[in-house]
Amino acid sequence: MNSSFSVTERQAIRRSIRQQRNQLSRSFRQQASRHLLRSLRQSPSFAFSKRIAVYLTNDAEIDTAVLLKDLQQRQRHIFLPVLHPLRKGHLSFIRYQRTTRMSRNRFGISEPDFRHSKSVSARFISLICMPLVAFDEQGNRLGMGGGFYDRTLAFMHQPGPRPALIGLAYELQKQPALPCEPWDIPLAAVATEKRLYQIR
Ligand SMILES: Nc1nc2c(c(=O)[nH]1)N(C=O)[C@@H](CNc1ccc(C(=O)N[C@@H](CCC(=O)O)C(=O)O)cc1)CN2
Ligand SMILES: Nc1ncnc2c1ncn2[C@@H]1O[C@H](COP(=O)(O)OP(=O)(O)OP(=O)(O)O)[C@@H](O)[C@H]1O
Repeated sequence: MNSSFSVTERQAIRRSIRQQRNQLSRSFRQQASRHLLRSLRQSPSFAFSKRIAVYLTNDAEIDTAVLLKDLQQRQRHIFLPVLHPLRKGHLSFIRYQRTTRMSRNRFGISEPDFRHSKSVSARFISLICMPLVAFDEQGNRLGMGGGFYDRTLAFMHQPGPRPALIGLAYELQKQPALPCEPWDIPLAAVATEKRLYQIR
């Protein structure tokens, strides 16, 4: 495998999709946020999970606001990713409630304050809704390029309890096929404003 070509290829896809995503209108985004929830409801893991990790929208990612409100109403336990202050390149997850103290991480994304809340390993979450830049119908995922989710979820290669992974995205983020790396953790499903792609 020619890995330097692969890195260039990944970056070109990231740039192109992030640009397209940034051009979506406000009304399209708002409607997509509602339709995303409709697609997620098709997933059995969404229906049955009590502990669910979601992200707060950044860089024109599909908006999770409607989803978050729905989860709050249904009394699910919501967790958000937090950049781990000691384990470089890893995420931890912190319960998100009305009273949770928030601060901005180095990317400007609002996250629960690590010093004031108890963090939880990804192993103990039943469903992780993952941000992404590109996906394909085989469940391959391309993120922002930090490798945060891949490092954090590396334990998924081993036996034991595992969270279900569902990617959240706009339909325009779908690619015919993505280059796949050994460390990539495949998604079980992807929910878009148009439909649910159930992969495994
Ligand atoms: N909403 C959301 N939260 C998330 C993620 C995500 O992808 N989306 N992450 C998923 O891993 C983690 C943060 N990872 C990120 C990685 C890169 C950039 C970013 O904006 N990079 C800039 C350049 C780097 C810089 O500013 O230092 C860029 O590419 O333009 C943002 C978040 C945790 N929280
Ligand atoms: N399990 C891992 N162990 C060590 N390094 C890893 C692991 N997973 C990914 N990386 C490193 O992280 C870097 C970025 O990976 P990649 O391009 O797949 O990120 P991404 O999936 O786009 O980002 P993210 O998961 O943050 O959304 C790679 O150069 C890779 O070396």
